[in-house]
Amino acid sequence: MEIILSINAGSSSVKISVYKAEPSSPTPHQLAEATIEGLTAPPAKLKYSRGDENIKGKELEDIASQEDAFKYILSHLQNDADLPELSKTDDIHFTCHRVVHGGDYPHAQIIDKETFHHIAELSDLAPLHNAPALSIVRAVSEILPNAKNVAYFDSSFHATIPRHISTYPVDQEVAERNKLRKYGFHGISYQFITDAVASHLKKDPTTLNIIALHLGSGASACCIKNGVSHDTSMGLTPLAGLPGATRSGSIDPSLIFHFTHSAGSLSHAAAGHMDITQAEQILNKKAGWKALTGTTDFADISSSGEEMKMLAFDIFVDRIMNYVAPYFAKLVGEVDALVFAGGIGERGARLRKEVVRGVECLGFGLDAERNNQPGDGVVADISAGDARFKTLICKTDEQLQMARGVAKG
Ligand SMILES: Nc1ncnc2c1ncn2[C@@H]1O[C@H](COP(=O)(O)OP(=O)(O)O)[C@@H](O)[C@H]1O
Ligand SMILES: CC(=O)OP(=O)(O)O
Ligand SMILES: [Mg+2]
Repeated sequence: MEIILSINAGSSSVKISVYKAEPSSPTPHQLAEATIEGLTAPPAKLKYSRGDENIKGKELEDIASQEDAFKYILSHLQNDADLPELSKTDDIHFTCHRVVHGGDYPHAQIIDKETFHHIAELSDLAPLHNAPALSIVRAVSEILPNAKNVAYFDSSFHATIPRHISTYPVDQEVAERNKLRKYGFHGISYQFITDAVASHLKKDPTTLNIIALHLGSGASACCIKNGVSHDTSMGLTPLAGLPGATRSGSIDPSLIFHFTHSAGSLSHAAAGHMDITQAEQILNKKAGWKALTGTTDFADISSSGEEMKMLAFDIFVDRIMNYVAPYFAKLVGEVDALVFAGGIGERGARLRKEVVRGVECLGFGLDAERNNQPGDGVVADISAGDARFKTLICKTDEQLQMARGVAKG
């Protein structure tokens, strides 16, 4: 029996699931799950579940970073008397880490000195993610020296994007030297969604065509053709495409030079070897829902009558629609489903309603009741009975996707 700790450091949260894996079974068995969310909307809150035991929304003080959140959760898990599997640090055999930017890595990697260094070099291409994930890897090596660290990359799933889609029309000598291309992210989630939706629809994943929307603190869309990524809205960095909690999403690139004259100078927040410019600092950390409304809580934004919150909601619906119809066309209308996932995709009934209303002319439609109460399954069908194409919700699980990878060996 092996114990796997699967760690998902998002831009606003850290989610950790603990699994037991038996050599006889490829499916890891979940023992407990802990999430600290709201890192961008303090106070951070703890959610914990183990069997019937549940903690929901316990407010925490002094948890400001992903590293703080990791240390808090690990100590919570190790102090849980009903989780004897974790009482000794040597009991944890594998830790999986979600690393957002993996450059050209097409598969997961054991984290040794070289991989660590390579991931660190990519930090300025994922300024909200890679450094926090590495701070957790470092903490694991100190606290759990016997655990094997494995990195799963959000970018790997998109290695199949054709060249004419991933290439930016700029000088190719410079682009090749600096590895400037569309990478795409949320790939661990998109792999989970692909497998879960194929299984729900009883289809071979290699024949599955879906338009998937991972809408969380960071949000993206993915055109999945024959089970692999064909296009996605994020790019060289997770800034491109849809707006997010603190990110602008795609804007006219010239905007930033009119926004501040010191766009190219280093940001005061640049730390260590991360060279973040003011432009990157503003567009990644001081934009999005936070800049428009003062909050990153999309549940609040969705239900508020305040003008700026209503505007933020309408902007999100509009920008999501900018991807659904083009991806529908790229799939030549042969679409198995439109799939909502991520914190907002899974819980935001009103957002789903407005997005689907916006693409009704393509043949999508919702069943209002099922949209409001989709039930407990991993995949829920919320389509109207007479809709030509299906609309689904998928409770994506990046931690499980990584743990399955470890269990498969
Ligand atoms: N009931 C809800 N309706 C709409 N959005 C919600 C709801 N509950 C949570 N959210 C939003 O989900 C987002 C977090 O999604 P998640 O995928 O967990 O984020 P992360 O990017 O940190 O992994 C936050 O913006 C949060 O406000
Ligand atoms: C890639 C990305 O934006 O991830 P998250 O939504 O978890 O911040
Ligand atoms: Mg996430």
